[in-house]
Amino acid sequence: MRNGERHQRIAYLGPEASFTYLATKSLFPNEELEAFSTIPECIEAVSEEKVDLAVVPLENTIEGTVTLTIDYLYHEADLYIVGDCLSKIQQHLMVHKNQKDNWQSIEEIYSHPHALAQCHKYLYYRFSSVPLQRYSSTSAAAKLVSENPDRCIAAIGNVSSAEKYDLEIVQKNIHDFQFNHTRFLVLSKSNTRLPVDHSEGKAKTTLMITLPVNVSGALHQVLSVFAWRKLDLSKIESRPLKTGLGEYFFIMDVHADENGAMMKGAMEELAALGCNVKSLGTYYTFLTRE
Ligand SMILES: O=C(O)C(=O)C[C@]1(C(=O)O)C=C[C@@H](O)C=C1
Repeated sequence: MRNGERHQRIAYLGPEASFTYLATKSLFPNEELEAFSTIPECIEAVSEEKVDLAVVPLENTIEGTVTLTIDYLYHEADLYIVGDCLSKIQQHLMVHKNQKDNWQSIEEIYSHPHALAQCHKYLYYRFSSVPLQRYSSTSAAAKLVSENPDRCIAAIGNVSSAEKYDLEIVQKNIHDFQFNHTRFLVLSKSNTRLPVDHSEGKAKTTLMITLPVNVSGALHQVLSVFAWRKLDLSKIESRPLKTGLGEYFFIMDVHADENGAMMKGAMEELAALGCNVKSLGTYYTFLTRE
């Protein structure tokens, strides 16, 4: 994908070999990928137009939402979703090659909090007394292990991280449930659509909705706006507005194009009901290599 003649710059949670890197590389094999250390930094980079797009994790089948991503999109950034994709996630335990015979006595285990949580049962039963260290990404954890050959520490991450940082995988597939997938979003400052050549055919629109205060049945009314129009919702989740207990916003994925007649009608009706609605745009799901 090109923007005029230059390659597009795409921010991702690095360093290289993180799950986000693999998703980004598979979506944008020929573009310029730029590593950032945190999800907010990726979001800021696209907001400040230091990059053209950012790829960030949104939700995982075992551990649920990456709350930092949703909250940042609602509270801090003004961005659009221009695509999403689903990647298979397989977590492995890895150590420095110098430590491969000592791994049963690991002293600390490092990984991204979502990766640690995806392996919660394994870690609880196998390494209950070993401290778990939350790290900025799975690949950053692998890099740390590679830089400490004399410490008996482990990282949890993917095969690419083990290869890139020359580590030994000592336990494969330690995630607690076999079906482990993460959904990633492609974010942009403008509401343009990515070319749809490798996408699933169905358009999806993400909405962030705040309900009018103290109106009983408000959520029911909102849902009925979509229901009678036969607009299919594939996600609804509430997150704290951070203004007081009991105050939330809702994030909804609707399987429809925001420019379609039914969606336009739905948006008007939501406004008439006193809801505050922000559309993050209409986009397609990209098919990636697993
Ligand atoms: O640490 C990584 O490798 C990431 O890309 C982050 C992340 C996440 O935030 O969920 C991405 C996918 C996996 O679910 C685990 C970690």
